[in-house]
Amino acid sequence: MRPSLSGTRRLVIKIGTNVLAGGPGGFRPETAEEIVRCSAALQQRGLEVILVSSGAIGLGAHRLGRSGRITPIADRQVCAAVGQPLLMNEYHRLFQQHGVPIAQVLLTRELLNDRDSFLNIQATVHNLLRQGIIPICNENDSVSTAEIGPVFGDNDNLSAHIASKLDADLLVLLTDIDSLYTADPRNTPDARPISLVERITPELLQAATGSSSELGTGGMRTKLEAVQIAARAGTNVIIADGRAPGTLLQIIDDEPVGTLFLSGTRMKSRQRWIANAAPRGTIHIDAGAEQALLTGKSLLPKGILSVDGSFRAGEIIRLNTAFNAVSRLDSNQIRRIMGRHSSEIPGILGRATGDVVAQAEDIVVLIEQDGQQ
Ligand SMILES: Nc1ncnc2c1ncn2[C@@H]1O[C@H](COP(=O)(O)OP(=O)(O)O)[C@@H](O)[C@H]1O
Ligand SMILES: N[C@@H](CCC(=O)OP(=O)(O)O)C(=O)O
Repeated sequence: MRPSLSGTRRLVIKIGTNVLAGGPGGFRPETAEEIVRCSAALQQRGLEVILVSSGAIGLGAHRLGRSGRITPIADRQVCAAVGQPLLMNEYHRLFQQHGVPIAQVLLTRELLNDRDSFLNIQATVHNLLRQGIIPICNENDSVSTAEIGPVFGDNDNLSAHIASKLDADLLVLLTDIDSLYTADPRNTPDARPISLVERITPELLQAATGSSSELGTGGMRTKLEAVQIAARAGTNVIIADGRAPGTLLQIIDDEPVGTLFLSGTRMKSRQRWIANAAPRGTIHIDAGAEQALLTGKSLLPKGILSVDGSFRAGEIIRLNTAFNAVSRLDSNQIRRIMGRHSSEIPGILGRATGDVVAQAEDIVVLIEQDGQQ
């Protein structure tokens, strides 16, 4: 029995490349029109709607007369830069028919990771929503390369970070298949659809393979990664068919479409940010320290075995593989005091610094004790 989603107040809708691409002009206007109609209807019902739309690379490729899979990063960036205004133009035209204003929000992983720029993005999105404007997000593909800075590379991940950090109740991943199956039905004809997932198991992860299409990125694999990110922060996720008419309204009306993934306990906004930020370094801690953190204690230097990477005070670090935390000290300071008893710290770093490396409220558990993420 699936729980009701009728209480959803804020939802993030991710529209995959395969939903929009193809068709004459490299775009399916009738599919986009239907998604826009449903999004406008949901907004009319009082929900706050944020879109994350792929499709820029596909549209740009079509405009430039390119065909087949486009893999070199430089080519993808050219196609994205050409296609992004075309994509927004389509949305502008379609939403205008419903009298709904839209806004373009281009993001990178780095922007969402940095606390200050994240708070600015959050304020802008909240202001847009308050004024009845639907934000349409995409990765800023033409600036974000692995060489320049951390990238998402797929909008499944980006949408999960947006949903979790912007406190959405629900993330809908619209794709070209009606649900998650026990195996990719394109290669396994007897694969069965899955209606409800309460926990991502290793078997499910194995069932989810990459994309089989020319333009799609990541397939079900990145969608399950997205589920893990969103669910960890308390956001439910649905994978559903973006090409079937009325899907978005059916979801909110509790019709059993797609696969519903239930989330864990809801985290506070700051904890969501800590949980989902990319860590700048790793601190290896001993078993006693790990146990202490699991019972809600702060991290003290005594339990630290080693430090990898170079980071500043206030940046996000990983503790073993199980926790993300905000470090109170920089990596060099921690290397000087690791393994020492708290009473020795004032003599090394000075009295004002204190002996806490990470405060209990700034430590977030990523992996539950049975090893499931
Ligand atoms: N277990 C699975 N269940 C359903 N689809 C799967 C599974 N494993 C892989 N896939 C593939 O994932 C594809 C959807 O992902 P993708 O092509 O990246 O779409 P999008 O562009 O919407 O993100 C499906 O068309 C399907 O071929
Ligand atoms: N940012 C790219 C989308 C890449 C992507 O995530 O595609 P997909 O996972 O297939 O929706 C674009 O606009 O084409």
